[in-house]
Amino acid sequence: MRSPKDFFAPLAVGAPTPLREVPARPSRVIHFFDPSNAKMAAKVPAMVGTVDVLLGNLEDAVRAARKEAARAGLVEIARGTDFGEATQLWTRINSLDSPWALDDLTTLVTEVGDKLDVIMVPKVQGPEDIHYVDRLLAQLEARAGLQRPILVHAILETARGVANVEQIAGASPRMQGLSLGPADLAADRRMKTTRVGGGHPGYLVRQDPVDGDINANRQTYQQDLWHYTIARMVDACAMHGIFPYYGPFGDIQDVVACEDQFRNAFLLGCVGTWSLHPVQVEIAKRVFSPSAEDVAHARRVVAAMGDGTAAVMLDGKMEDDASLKQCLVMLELAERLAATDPELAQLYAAEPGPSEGAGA
Ligand SMILES: CC(=O)SCCNC(=O)CCNC(=O)[C@H](O)C(C)(C)COP(=O)(O)OP(=O)(O)OC[C@H]1O[C@@H](n2cnc3c(N)ncnc32)[C@H](O)[C@@H]1OP(=O)(O)O
Ligand SMILES: CC(=O)C(=O)O
Ligand SMILES: [Mg+2]
Repeated sequence: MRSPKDFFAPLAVGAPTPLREVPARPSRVIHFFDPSNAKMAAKVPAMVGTVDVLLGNLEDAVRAARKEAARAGLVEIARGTDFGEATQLWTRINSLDSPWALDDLTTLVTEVGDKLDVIMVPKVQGPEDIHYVDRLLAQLEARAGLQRPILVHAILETARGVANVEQIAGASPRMQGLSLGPADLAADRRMKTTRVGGGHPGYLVRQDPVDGDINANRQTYQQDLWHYTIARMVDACAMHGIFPYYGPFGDIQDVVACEDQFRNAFLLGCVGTWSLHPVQVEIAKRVFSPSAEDVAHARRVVAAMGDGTAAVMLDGKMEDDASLKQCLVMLELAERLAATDPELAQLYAAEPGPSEGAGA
């Protein structure tokens, strides 16, 4: 086991020094594209500035015969695109046990490592997977002469990964965040679903019988299949100062349920999600940005709380140190997003109206 004193030491001579704090850059929407798909790749330059993260996907959803083409396509896009300040470039490499992962890492870091912010590693089982990537990245960064470390994001998509989530989150100073991988996770757990994320009409609770009649019309309430895993992931991330994300919502046409799933994740503490199709981009950005009402309410609580101690009444509700802290989380996020999103800056700059804040 590494001594805690060595945790922030570079893992290869000449590699950049690991960061002490993960940069809190906006990442409400991680937009997936297949760099081997000419039509999708052609759309990437125009998406710069419209999404927080553009992610060149090399893993699942890219045909085995197109893996090399996807890797080469990503190198070309990275070299030829100016991503500016508002959009990051990430990639999802192939899984560590695949024939492609080593070449994915070697090629991308040595050829376009200066353009890559985060490498997403799928099917992470435990901290040992992160340790492997950590050392290899340090060696490759040193070879490429990189000045800043590339961060690592793990997908939680195996039962063992979920069982080890706290150790994964804390395995390296490179750890940027975790995403839920509901499709592979469902298969690995042998869940009896056939979907990519979202709910299931069979997973429900039913109202008790009225007057003992079990056949009477009884209300049912669909439950969230992913609540347990997302909550564990959020706690592990908060504990280690990294960021939690929802993941894919595969029913592209059902934008309503997609928004619900994203909002559940936002309310539970996630900072963003994935978009698989352009139609999901606006939903993700909207859901993972605090509303004007939430911001106005948070400002009223801050103003009412004075030095931040004691209890006050606002609109019939008790506010104290703990509700103030929640409001500060909301305001910090709003400020951070407004710094790179002019529309949000304008929205949040507006004075709160007379009714705002009452029900936020
Ligand atoms: C479980 C997991 O691992 S999830 C992560 C892996 N999966 C992915 O990354 C999937 C990424 N998305 C996709 O492959 C596609 O969006 C699909 C297959 C879901 C749907 O594709 P299509 O049937 O072509 O969608 P549709 O016809 O609505 O596309 C409309 C336009 O948007 C483009 N488009 C679709 N998805 C994307 C995308 N992710 N990025 C950029 N453009 C896209 C299409 O090329 C098409 O362009 P055109 O108007 O010039 O013809
Ligand atoms: C996200 C992902 O890879 C999955 O759901 O399997
Ligand atoms: Mg997967």
